[in-house]
Amino acid sequence: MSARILPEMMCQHLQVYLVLGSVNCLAEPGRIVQEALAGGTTMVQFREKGRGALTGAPRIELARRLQEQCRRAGVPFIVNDDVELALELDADGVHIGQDDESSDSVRERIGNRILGVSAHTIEEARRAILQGADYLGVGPIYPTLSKDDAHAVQGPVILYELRKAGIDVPIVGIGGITADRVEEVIRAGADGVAVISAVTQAERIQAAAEKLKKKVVLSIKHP
Ligand SMILES: Nc1nc(C(F)(F)F)ncc1COP(=O)(O)OP(=O)(O)O
Ligand SMILES: [Mg+2]
Repeated sequence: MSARILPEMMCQHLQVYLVLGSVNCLAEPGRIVQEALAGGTTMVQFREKGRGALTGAPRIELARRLQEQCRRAGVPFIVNDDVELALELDADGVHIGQDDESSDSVRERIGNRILGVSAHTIEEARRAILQGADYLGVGPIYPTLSKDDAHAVQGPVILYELRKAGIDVPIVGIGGITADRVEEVIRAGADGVAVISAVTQAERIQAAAEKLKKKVVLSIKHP
């Protein structure tokens, strides 16, 4: 029975967190993950939803393939929303939002696997932590095209407010984050950046991941 992940370890995994599904990809998802991993991506979330998303066996098959690529690279593989799928794959963790299953019942079901929870306010953050979240996904920090039911854009200030309120658990910013915006997001208080389009829509995927990683590491070193 493994123990819960340590916060310092969680923060490292959050540095360049690729969130993707086939819907977000111009190229084959496996190739995108391969190149993103080669570029230093530190965690991958399988988020297969929205118009045209795979379902049934093809969806599970894609998840297995991406999970195997992550396993070979020593990078955690997280499943979005679908706790059943996460358990079936024995994934490294799940990410749930405020409208998904409650975090305390998910924590119950997944044991000590990684539990990520979306939070938009100090209240939601505090509740998620009390219910066993290992990290918080906060955003959308900037306008995003990747989530059609996204909450209002919050700007980096939400990260600053969470830290000022004493929320000191691992936090990753998400929503419209590009390489040029990394420094601002980290300086506001995030431990890393979660991206979809900045990697999946890039001309050169490995280079895009490398640039994000470099900016995150530099911003952490020079707060
Ligand atoms: N999927 C996510 N991943 C993160 C991450 F932590 F990776 F930054 N943060 C936030 C979300 C959004 O989660 P949710 O609010 O349930 O919406 P959806 O299920 O449509 O993604
Ligand atoms: Mg969700």
